[in-house]
Amino acid sequence: MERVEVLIYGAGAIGSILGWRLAQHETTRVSVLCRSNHDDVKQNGIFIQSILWGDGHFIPDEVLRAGAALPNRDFDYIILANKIKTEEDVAVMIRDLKSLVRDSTTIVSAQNGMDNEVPLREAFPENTILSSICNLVCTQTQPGLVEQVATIKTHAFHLGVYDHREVAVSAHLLRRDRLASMDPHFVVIHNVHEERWQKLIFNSSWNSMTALAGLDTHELFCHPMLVHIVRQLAIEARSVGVASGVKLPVTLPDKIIEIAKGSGPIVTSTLSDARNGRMLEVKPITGYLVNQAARLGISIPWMSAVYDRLRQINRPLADESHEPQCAAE
Ligand SMILES: NC(=O)C1=CN([C@@H]2O[C@H](COP(=O)(O)OP(=O)(O)OC[C@H]3O[C@@H](n4cnc5c(N)ncnc54)[C@H](OP(=O)(O)O)[C@@H]3O)[C@@H](O)[C@H]2O)C=CC1
Ligand SMILES: CC(C)(CO)C(=O)C(=O)O
Repeated sequence: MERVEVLIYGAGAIGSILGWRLAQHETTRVSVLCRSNHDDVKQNGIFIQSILWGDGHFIPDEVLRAGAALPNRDFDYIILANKIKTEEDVAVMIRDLKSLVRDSTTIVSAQNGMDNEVPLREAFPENTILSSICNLVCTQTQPGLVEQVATIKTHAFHLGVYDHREVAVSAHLLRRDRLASMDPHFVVIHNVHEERWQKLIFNSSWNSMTALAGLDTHELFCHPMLVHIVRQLAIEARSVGVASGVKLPVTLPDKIIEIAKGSGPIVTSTLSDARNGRMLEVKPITGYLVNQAARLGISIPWMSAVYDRLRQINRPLADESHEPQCAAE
């Protein structure tokens, strides 16, 4: 059987789970590109505790170090599981990809938010780009240890083709299907844009409020006023989506509240960053919505206030790292 070479770009919570699952497949060989957890992962691999799949130990084929010279290897799939927090994050990622991507490489964005694929498409006009909507709750609790405690949908990873270039439509679909077939909790989707919007509504409301309040979803339910704000944020986010031409049910704001109620307590990835004093992932989530609303002339006061507050939190952290925050536009 033909070997499938995979590189995980950013082996944090999501990257580790994806890498581990793909490595179970007989045809795949999975390497990881790590930043702060490089030494731990290189030495011990990645330990996983998962409510969905059970416990496991993932030993990557190769553990690459961010910032070091990249190997001259052909990867069939490069899966992006890094967070985009600053302009520099995009620039570094594209620079790295330029030396890693071949004509036959499929690039997969497993990141939350909207339009993460835009700079990828600009840099790689002909490559297959897949979008993965990730529906699981996981955290890297210490370097090289990842816990997955819940899911918010039946399938953990939804995989779709980002855009259909005129050439090689069937090649895009084959590459998507090959990846999706590697685990029973992966599934193919056909409406990437709509699903991205639905997830954006969830993340822009729940991730923001949990991070600002410093509370997980269940702790937030003890504060009806804060849940009211979550709902208001979701209503505003949906209004931007609808005005952008996306079909989003009017029941969606209530649904995201119900999903959080029905799940165990969710420490969102943004709350996890806030608790650890790390910069927050703002630009692709609330940043996208505020800018899109401005382009459409829609008022979203709650979201704009939350966006400002999240950026204020990021400001000193960006100064520390000497990295410019993502600009508003
Ligand atoms: N966690 C979750 O439950 C979910 C997360 N998501 C989304 O998935 C994406 C990843 O989130 P998550 O896994 O939680 O985040 P993590 O912070 O756990 O993982 C991101 C990893 O990427 C690494 N990284 C960042 N930049 C680089 C780089 N240039 N080169 C190599 N590695 C890099 C980080 O290193 P360092 O430690 O040095 O920063 C970190 O290890 C986000 O977009 C998030 O919104 C989606 C659904 C659920
Ligand atoms: C769905 C959710 C809330 C799961 O953790 C998420 O996407 C995140 O934390 O970023």
